[in-house]
Amino acid sequence: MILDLDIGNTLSKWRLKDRKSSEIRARGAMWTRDEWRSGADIPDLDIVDVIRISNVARQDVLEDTVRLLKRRVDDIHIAHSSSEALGIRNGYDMPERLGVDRWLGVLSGYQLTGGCCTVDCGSAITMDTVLPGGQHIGGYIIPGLRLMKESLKLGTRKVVIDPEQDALHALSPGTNTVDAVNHGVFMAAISAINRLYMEVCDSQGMALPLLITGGDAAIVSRGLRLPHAHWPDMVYAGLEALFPITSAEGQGVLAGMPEVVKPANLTEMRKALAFTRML
Ligand SMILES: Nc1ncnc2c1ncn2[C@@H]1O[C@H](COP(=O)(O)OP(=O)(O)O)[C@@H](O)[C@H]1O
Ligand SMILES: CC(C)(COP(=O)(O)O)[C@@H](O)C(=O)NCCC(=O)O
Ligand SMILES: [K+]
Repeated sequence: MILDLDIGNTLSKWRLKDRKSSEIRARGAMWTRDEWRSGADIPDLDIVDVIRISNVARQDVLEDTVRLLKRRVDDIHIAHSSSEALGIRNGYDMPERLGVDRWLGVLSGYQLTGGCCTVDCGSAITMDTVLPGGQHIGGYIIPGLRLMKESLKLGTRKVVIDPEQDALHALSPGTNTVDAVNHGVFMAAISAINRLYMEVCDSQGMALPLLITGGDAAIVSRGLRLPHAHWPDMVYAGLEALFPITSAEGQGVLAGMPEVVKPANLTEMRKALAFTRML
């Protein structure tokens, strides 16, 4: 069994993948700050023979995790951002500084689309762009939904934006503190993604497919009016592309690949931008 680990600033996500059938056998998550202890939502290491890791938490979190895993499993692959991989050139001035979750998203996004914008809605919301031909041009980082709410210190931290709520309702003016904060933060995230995406398409002169992932992707997806595809396993897919193990992975078939969604029309996007720039 393959253990894939995606250690984010908030949550450490894991999944077990069958080497032979390529099926995902189990999934779980724990708070990144928490210690691994039996009884918690951790994988059964006795059935694991190879591990792939993406980490954006502190270096000592990774070191502790690897030390623990090494007791049971020898074969551990840790992903790093590099100046070039799989035909993609990293656009950062210092390529190794690009968050590896962003890099992995770019690698898998490019495999799927041949050029796209990737958005990861986690602790931070990040957007990256890779052009047809493989040039990554850099991206944007803004606070995620949770961080935006926490920064207000209005005691709404634990009140989640209801994922079942009608997205249009979640954009309406709030008539109490919780709704005012939740709807405001939601609107801020959606508007920023819309704007950044359209600006990038405008400046590059092409409508790029838009892919979205991360813990808050489902709710953000419901509010985004732009055509896009939701790919929950996008970071894991980057691990598959970088360290292929199963025969399917070797052939470029990545877990949970969504249908590519045709992007919005560039002329229409330019009209929308022209309108907002007039204001
Ligand atoms: N079951 C859950 N537990 C905790 N957070 C969740 C859960 N489902 C969605 N979320 C949201 O997802 C965010 C974490 O997303 P994630 O992509 O895992 O972040 P990171 O990679 O930064 O750790 C949380 O801040 C929260 O808003
Ligand atoms: C921007 C991030 C904090 C996002 O992490 P996440 O929200 O997924 O936990 C992470 O990709 C990171 O630490 N990046 C390093 C800085 C950079 O990418 O420029
Ligand atoms: K993120």
